[in-house]
Amino acid sequence: MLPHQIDTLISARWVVTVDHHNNVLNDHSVAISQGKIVAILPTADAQKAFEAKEHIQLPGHALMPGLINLHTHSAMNLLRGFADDLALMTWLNDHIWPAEKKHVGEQFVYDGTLLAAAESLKGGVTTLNDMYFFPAPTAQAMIDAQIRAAVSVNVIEFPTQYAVDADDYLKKGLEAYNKFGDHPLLQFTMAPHAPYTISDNTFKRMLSLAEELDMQIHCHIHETRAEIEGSLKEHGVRPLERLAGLGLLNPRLIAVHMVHLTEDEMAQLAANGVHIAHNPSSNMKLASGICPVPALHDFGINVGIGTDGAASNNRIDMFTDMRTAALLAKVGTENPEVVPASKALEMATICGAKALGRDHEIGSIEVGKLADITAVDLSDLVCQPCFDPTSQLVYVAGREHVTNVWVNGNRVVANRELTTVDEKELLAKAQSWHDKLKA
Ligand SMILES: CSC[C@H]1O[C@@H](n2cnc3c(O)ncnc32)[C@H](O)[C@@H]1O
Ligand SMILES: [Zn+2]
Repeated sequence: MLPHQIDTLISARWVVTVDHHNNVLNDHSVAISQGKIVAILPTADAQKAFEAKEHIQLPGHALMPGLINLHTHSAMNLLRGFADDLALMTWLNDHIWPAEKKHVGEQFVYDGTLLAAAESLKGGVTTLNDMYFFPAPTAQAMIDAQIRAAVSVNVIEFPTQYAVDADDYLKKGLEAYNKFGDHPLLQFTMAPHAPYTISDNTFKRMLSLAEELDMQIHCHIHETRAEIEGSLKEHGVRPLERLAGLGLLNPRLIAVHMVHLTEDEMAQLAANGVHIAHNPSSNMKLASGICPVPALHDFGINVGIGTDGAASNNRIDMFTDMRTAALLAKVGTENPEVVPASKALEMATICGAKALGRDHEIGSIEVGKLADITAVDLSDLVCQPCFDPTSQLVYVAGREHVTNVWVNGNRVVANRELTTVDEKELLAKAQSWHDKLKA
């Protein structure tokens, strides 16, 4: 039989599939055609079966599904290190919101998002779930970098340089959705900022728009104790109870942070199929508290991992947050058995895909899925000896070990170099924003 023509064949020492059985395959190859994974088979057979336009041989590497960053504010890469070592509301009220008011416009968002996309791709991330102002330049930057992204139709109910009120935010968000919604790398979410910045009426409107347009809802919830105390004072109930009353608790909701939760609230989240985006580094840096991930898992709740923005983390590094999620869960419960390496890797990949409603397409290396793949060099000295590649990916390797990345079958990182973004130009832009912000 003649060999099958395909676009790309990637041969690696291990393929860490993150499929339903968490299969780890030795000396296997992944065949890619028209952006999709068409076969996964032993390398010895692959070379006979396929004739590839490009055959990438990666001895000593593990292939893993591209990482999915389930919560970030990409353009805030330009505010990295702008205000450190503060509690959330002081950080937002006294530093971040005034700076955003002054500086955030279309060019800021395009440049900052491109910077975040470049950092993410080099770090093995293939999907970003973004929440920020100016979704049109956000979408354009994601497309230019060729990263997969969920872009936000966002609302925060105070005037900014982007919009004056909820009507204006929604009008502008929906314009961006109408312009970019069909792009194969993009999906859109409804993103009400948080219960303390969104009125009941706006929550209801955003829920009904999410249902009409079949979007997920992306919202910060229960991030700090102060948020809960504020809601009790203003509304007489905790934020989650208020959102439940408005009909928000359903499988569309990606609830970001969820640090402070009662057992009853966890049962309610589970019963309603709510997804959670856990942001361990941001929660630690802002001293918000510890999200009870092992308890959420016991309730059967789907938990993905996010970095949050570069102003509160300050690394958009999913390798660090995947490892931190595992370690924080262990120390928080004084139980080393919770969140083992395989679970942490699932959280950073397939669980994020599920939260975005995309687990049939992305989040694992399986035949029929889109080819979003990250190659990690485990032959490095610091990764020796390797008894278990999954353990090595979570506890040992870092983003510096990422050598090649594919999104939709396109090789966006080749031998550690970005193929879609000019790094020199990007560095110059970052420097020029730094100078403006400092002045
Ligand atoms: C509507 S655009 C997003 C808005 O959120 C702000 N933000 C960034 N990080 C956090 C966080 O951890 N909690 C709450 N809000 C956050 C960002 O600065 C934008 O104003
Ligand atoms: Zn956030």
